[in-house]
Amino acid sequence: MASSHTDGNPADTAIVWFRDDLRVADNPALLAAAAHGNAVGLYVLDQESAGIRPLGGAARWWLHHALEDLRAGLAGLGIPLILARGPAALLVPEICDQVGASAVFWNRRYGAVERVVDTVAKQRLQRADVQVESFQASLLHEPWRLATGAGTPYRVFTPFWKAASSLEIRYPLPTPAPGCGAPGRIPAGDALDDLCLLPLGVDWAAGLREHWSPSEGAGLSLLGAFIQDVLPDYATARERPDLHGSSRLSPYLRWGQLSPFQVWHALAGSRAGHPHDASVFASQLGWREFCWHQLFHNPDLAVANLRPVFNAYPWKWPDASEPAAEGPDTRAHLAAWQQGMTGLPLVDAGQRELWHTGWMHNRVRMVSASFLVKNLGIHWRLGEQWFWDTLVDADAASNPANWQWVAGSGADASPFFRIFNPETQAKKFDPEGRYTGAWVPEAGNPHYPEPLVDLKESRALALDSYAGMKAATSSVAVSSPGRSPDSSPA
Ligand SMILES: Cc1cc2nc3c(=O)[nH]c(=O)nc-3n(C[C@H](O)[C@H](O)[C@H](O)COP(=O)(O)OP(=O)(O)OC[C@H]3O[C@@H](n4cnc5c(N)ncnc54)[C@H](O)[C@@H]3O)c2cc1C
Repeated sequence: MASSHTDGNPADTAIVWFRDDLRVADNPALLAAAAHGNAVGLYVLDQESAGIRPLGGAARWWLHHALEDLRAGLAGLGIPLILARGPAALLVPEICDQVGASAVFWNRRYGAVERVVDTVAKQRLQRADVQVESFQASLLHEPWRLATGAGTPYRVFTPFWKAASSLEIRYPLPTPAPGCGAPGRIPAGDALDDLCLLPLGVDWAAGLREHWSPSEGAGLSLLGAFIQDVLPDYATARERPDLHGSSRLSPYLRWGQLSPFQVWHALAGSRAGHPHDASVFASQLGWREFCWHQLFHNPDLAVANLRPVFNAYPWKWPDASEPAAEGPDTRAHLAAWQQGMTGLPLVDAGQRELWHTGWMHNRVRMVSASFLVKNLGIHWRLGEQWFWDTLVDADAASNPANWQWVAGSGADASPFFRIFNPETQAKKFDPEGRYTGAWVPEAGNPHYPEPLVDLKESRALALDSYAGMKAATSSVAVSSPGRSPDSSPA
């Protein structure tokens, strides 16, 4: 990267290192950089540090547009944005040196690998006498601040949320005043297109473009429209995929184009008019927090059962080592589920909605996930990976935590015997068939596939497997307690 220092006093220059906080409003790291002197924005696409989970395709698409929008938002304040690719713990100190900045500010992350990256970057910067400060910006409560009476992390949502929601929540912070950016030239960095975030070859993103506007302004408008038009009926309408009954704010929260503080306080203003709806909605923000607290305390949430007893559940996993008799079915079943061709209209509608728009309604996520892990008996990690690749809101905490919740292996999980029946769920939550009709218009005609499995038989099989797992682990527990690594393939 060519280096040329700012024309202003480099000693006053501060870098704000953006990560999952791609916004100019309510951004404490950005405010600190602006207060320090000449602010310079930096985003590093780090897919190389050891252990980093590469972003999925839909997430990359969102990120491209979010960075474009962030660059415009910062330009309005006079702040340049440098883009770079590579291991962040190396690049951030290097770029800081090239800019001649005396301070680097960022908002905290909570995944274990990301925390290691941040710690190493911090040590390197501090060794070079650079001031480093981090802030709380993407969670309402720091995970280490909440613990049960016994001092352990919460594993049950209700007491967690009772404790969390009784604490004070700060107000959103202002956007810095324009004119706080570094006045001179800065290292050119990579062009946005060099990050190669958009689809190469086949353009599969048309549906995403049609459905989303991945900008901070669009997130704020959606929040306003939600509070005004959707919140009054949220508690009941949120369950209906055929209605626009939920906020659809998840990708904006995922990418930090909206902060939970902004959402919380926007909600607070309307609590008096709709106290029940507002409190049900607030508790969904609570689930988001709960998932992140789980990830903080269980860094391998995406790969290991939180309840080790489930290591003995005979999940199917289609790989080369699988016996041929089982392999092709599992592979074919997984592909049919991914493509929305299971023969169960509600599941197929959800999977097609996901593929087309990068989002799926929460009720349908639960039904579709339950069908994969309980009726088809396929490991929840395969579903989690598919969602990771296809969701615009794919979130390192909420995705695995919810998959584990559905599978029964997670914190405060749905009881295993709660196996959603996609047909009765469709009757209840899509009573006129509008949602399934929109996504699966051919359901009921001869070209639509028969269900992959019989719902009753596969349910009974899952319950047998569960009983077998319990029996096996209770006898093993006597002789060998505490086995915890997940036995499924990596
Ligand atoms: C198998 C499965 C996988 C999921 N994967 C993700 C994911 O990768 N990213 C993600 O943001 N959500 C995930 N969810 C949770 C939930 O489905 C979405 O947050 C929700 O559908 C987003 O729509 P909304 O913004 O309209 O939600 P609303 O009902 O309007 O809720 C408001 C906000 O609360 C949060 N929220 C709501 N429900 C949950 C929940 N169960 N867990 C965590 N946060 C929640 C979201 O940030 C959401 O935007 C998953 C759920 C399931 C069952």
